[in-house]
Amino acid sequence: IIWVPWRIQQHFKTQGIGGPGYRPISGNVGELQRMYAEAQSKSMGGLQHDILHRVLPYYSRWSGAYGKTFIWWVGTKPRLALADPEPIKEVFLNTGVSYDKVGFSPLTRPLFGDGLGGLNGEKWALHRRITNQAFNMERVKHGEEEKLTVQEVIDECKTFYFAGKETTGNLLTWALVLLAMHQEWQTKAREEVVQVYGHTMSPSADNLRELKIVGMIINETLRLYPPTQTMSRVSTKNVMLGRVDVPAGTEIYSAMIGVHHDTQIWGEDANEFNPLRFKEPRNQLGSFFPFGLGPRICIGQNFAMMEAKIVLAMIIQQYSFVLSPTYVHAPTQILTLQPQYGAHILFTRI
Ligand code: HEM
Repeated sequence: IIWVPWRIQQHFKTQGIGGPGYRPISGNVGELQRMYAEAQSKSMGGLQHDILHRVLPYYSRWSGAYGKTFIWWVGTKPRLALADPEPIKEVFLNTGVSYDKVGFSPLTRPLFGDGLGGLNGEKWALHRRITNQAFNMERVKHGEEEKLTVQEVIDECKTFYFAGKETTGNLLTWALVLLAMHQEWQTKAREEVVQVYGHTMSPSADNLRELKIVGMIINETLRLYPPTQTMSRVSTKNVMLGRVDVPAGTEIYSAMIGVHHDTQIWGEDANEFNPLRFKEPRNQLGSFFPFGLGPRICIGQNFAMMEAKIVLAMIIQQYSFVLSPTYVHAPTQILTLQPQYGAHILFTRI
């Protein structure tokens, strides 16, 4: 409770990595909870997209005070925050045995079951091989000698339901809010949808590639309002991460939303909604990763993008919409990124 955390803290300090300082037993959890409560008590006060200080107030404050790489404490467990693309790639692209996924908490386990997202090692590899096939129609016909038990199938269903529904639902919610705020992009997107499907044909999986503007809008929504804001791993042994010596058992934490809003990566207008950023393909590994990266990248990524494009195209084709005067801009993290007081949007049938 005292000696080990102090020693670990010193270990990082000698390498130039500071942080808010360990407090016995609870670590920094008390400060963190106070900052959340304070952030949630006020709305954004406008329609701006500079939301980091409200969504992850502790991360915003501590990264401002100690730099992008810092350490803080959840109880007696150290957490190392990373926000530079290089170390992020090193951790999340790692295919060896140096980093494990952090398992579900007692609060989230009932939602996800013992599904893919919380497994590690051989059990994860087996589940990933089998469930992958559900997302690849060609392979559904083959991959018979490997099977999951009924309980394992139930757990994966829970995972797919929760990991798939909350995330995609919130992505669509924010895309609609953003298009209601930025009417010029709503008009551009509608022109494109009508050009591809006409006024009456229902958008389907066919021709989705032609929805370039809709795709850019979805990417820009995922950048500014990523449904998942953070990802973590735990080091299973002492590892060198770049020049940092990381002891076994350190939780490595990447505030994806911080990286997505970083002006050093995205430019001075990082907090502006500008889908044109995604017009040309760019190398964004480690700087844009709403679906994660590496071997544990989201298994439902293609499915989610297809679903989001079709649903958004259907809505844009049939309705024009504006923000209701009752809408209060207050993004908040309740597992996924949600509008704290709902997304009040007024729709008019075209
Ligand atoms: C916009 C929609 C979605 C977003 C933003 C999203 C985001 C993510 C992210 C960031 C991860 C990586 C977590 C990590 O490495 O720690 C992940 C993993 C995962 N996602 Fe998604 N997801 C979405 C939709 C879906 C859908 C539709 C499904 C299934 C139907 C799904 C199932 C999963 C599963 C099972 C994992 C764990 C994969 C593994 O550990 O091997 N997700 N997702």
